[in-house]
Amino acid sequence: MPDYNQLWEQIRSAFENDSSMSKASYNAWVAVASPVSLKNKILTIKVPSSLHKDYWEKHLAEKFIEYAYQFADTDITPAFVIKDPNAPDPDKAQQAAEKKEEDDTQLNSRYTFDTFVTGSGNQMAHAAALAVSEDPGTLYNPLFFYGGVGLGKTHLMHAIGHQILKNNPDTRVKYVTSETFTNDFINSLQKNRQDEFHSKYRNVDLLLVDDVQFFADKEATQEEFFHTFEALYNAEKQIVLTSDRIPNEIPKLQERLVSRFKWGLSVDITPPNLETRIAILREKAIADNVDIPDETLTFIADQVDSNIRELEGAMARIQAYATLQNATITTELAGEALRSLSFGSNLAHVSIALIQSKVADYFHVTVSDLKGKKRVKSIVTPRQIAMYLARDLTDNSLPQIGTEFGGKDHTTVIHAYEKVKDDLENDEDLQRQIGDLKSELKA
Ligand SMILES: Nc1ncnc2c1ncn2[C@@H]1O[C@H](COP(=O)(O)OP(=O)(O)OP(=O)(O)O)[C@@H](O)[C@H]1O
Repeated sequence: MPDYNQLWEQIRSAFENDSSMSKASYNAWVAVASPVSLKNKILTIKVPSSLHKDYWEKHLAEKFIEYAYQFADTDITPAFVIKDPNAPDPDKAQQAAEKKEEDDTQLNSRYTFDTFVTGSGNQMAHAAALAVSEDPGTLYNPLFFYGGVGLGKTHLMHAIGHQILKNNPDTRVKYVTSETFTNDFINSLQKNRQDEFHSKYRNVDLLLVDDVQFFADKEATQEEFFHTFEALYNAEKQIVLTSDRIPNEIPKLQERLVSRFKWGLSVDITPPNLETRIAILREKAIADNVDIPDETLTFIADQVDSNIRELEGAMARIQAYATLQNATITTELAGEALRSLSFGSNLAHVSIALIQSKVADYFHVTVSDLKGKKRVKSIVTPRQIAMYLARDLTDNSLPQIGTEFGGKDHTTVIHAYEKVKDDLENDEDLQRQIGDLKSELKA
């Protein structure tokens, strides 16, 4: 196996000599990439932006694998990491300190209260997070954040960790996703190291567990988490949890965990309104040190109303586009960038209204039927399918979907989603119908 620099050099030069790739394209995508490491047959490549990462994954990865096979004589998988071109170069001491913090606690140094923009959708969650940071372990324990994807649950959870560490640097903070907790637990069983596992999770002052909905169905992990929870709670250690839904709606979550999750405070985060989205973009422009007119920020915030991760993605794309074009950012350029650089799925722009109209046509019912209350099967099934698609293809929260379906409760939406998802396993007619509808929605 060649070393990673050598292998990359061969691949890079193959791209350079590839007649199907223009010089401009080579310069834009390949020349700006550099190798980082080669481990377990994964060649990690550093690229300047998420735009580059998307492009590599969608358009160049296949060729990369072909070339790599020619030179290394084995399958090599590419992995892309983004180097932040605007990141300030902190001095070494600070870098080392941040690194240590991230190593020990797994906290992302960007996710602090300072960088968190508040608006009506997250005000309560923000206030609760601040309160817990000032008085951990007693006030709201556990603190439970729930809400749709990319709305800042993880960010707030990390902010609590940073703040508590700032107030008391000796605090032992641990952040994990529920998946990491599960994997750690399984490993400890396999290696007969349960004591080590217990001391890792029970000797902390603040435990942050992200995305606990993934505990659904995992009985043994739930059992273990229950004991971790009890140990920490009884010792008045703060626990913060996040999930995409409220505890009662996490399928197959033990009743005693559901009730414990509700002991403290549960707060939801809902999607940001236009003003908050603009404020978030403005903060980001300041942090990245780029000059963007207010009118352009409003334009971007208007285009992306789903979630904050998407909003940040759009902004990164526009910045990368401006860099590639060597142009300043204007509304016109932002519009171009969002149009020509939308590599994402073409389902990204699907709205609930569009889904309702396509589903109504497909099943020969009306949109009012879908939004209404009639319980006949010929309407109930299309209604549930439309709710399923709304949950699957859009970033709207459950309550929002409920509202769009004539003011239904979000539990009705969850029920519809779960039912269609279960039926899809075996029902071929349903699989075909959903397939047809998705292709229509893509068109
Ligand atoms: N209010 C906010 N102000 C500034 N940035 C925000 C805010 N909310 C979210 N973000 C940013 O949006 C991105 C997504 O947020 P985060 O990862 O916290 O979402 P999440 O709710 O945990 O999503 P998931 O359910 O996918 O885990 C992050 O980069 C975060 O910093």
